[in-house]
Amino acid sequence: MSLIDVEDLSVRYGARTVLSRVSLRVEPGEIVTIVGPNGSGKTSLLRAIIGAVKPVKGRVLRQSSVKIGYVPQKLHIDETLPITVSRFLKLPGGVTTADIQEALTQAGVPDLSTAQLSQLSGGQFQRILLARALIGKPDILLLDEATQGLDQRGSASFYQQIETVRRDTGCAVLMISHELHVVMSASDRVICLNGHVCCEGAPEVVASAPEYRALFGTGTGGALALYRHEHDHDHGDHGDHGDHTHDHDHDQHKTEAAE
Ligand SMILES: Nc1ncnc2c1ncn2[C@@H]1O[C@H](COP(=O)(O)OP(=O)(O)OP(=O)(O)O)[C@@H](O)[C@H]1O
Repeated sequence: MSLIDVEDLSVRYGARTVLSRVSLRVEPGEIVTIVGPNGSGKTSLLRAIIGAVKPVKGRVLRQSSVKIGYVPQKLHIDETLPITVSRFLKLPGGVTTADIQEALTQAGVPDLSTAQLSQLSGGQFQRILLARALIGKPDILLLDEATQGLDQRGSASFYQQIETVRRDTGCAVLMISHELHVVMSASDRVICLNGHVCCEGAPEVVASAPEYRALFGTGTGGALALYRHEHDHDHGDHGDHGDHTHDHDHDQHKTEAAE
């Protein structure tokens, strides 16, 4: 069974339908990225998956005992609050110093446990939120535009860390991103959402799909070139997906008529 199985899901706020008949699955260990314009229902989809929004139709099946780690878009912390990274990560209770050190190491920031939260850069702070999500040893990480506010280099480096986490822990990842060109090389599969699933498949398939181009313009030519370039040479550690061969039902480029 899939880790997460979204079946024919529709979400409505009042009279307004924001998601219509969305189906998707996430298998163990795969990285799936959801792209879509503002207001296309991406956050609503993640919220439905974690059970924070009730669908009017369809359902979300989670593998029994599946553990979900959630990395929010942003977390507002009072800048004047004196709190170290380690104390912040201990807030849920029952978390040991060893758990924290392991999670910080997995998030690529092993030396930040004694740093003040308010003094971190945006990129460091996102890694602390990643560490926080990793403490519970999730089977799947959900990331809601986790790199908002970071520059392209910061974003690329964050997504490389996500690939490393997947390699080291085997957890699956379902993430939202506006920056398909940045996440392309880190994604096994991309789902383009605009209230419904417009198209989905391997990153280069989606980037060149007419449905995707209609939503995002044709400026993706450069993105595709970047993706191909990155896959032309040896990635060293980052390119090793060896343990994660998947049987994709969804790799075929699929289109649906807009409703
Ligand atoms: N709790 C709510 N009540 C009413 N309308 C909502 C609520 N949450 C979201 N919406 C509306 O539903 C639509 C989809 O919102 P959602 O946040 O899911 O989209 P999104 O694709 O994540 O957008 P963005 O890229 O801007 O973050 C938007 O038009 C939004 O205004």
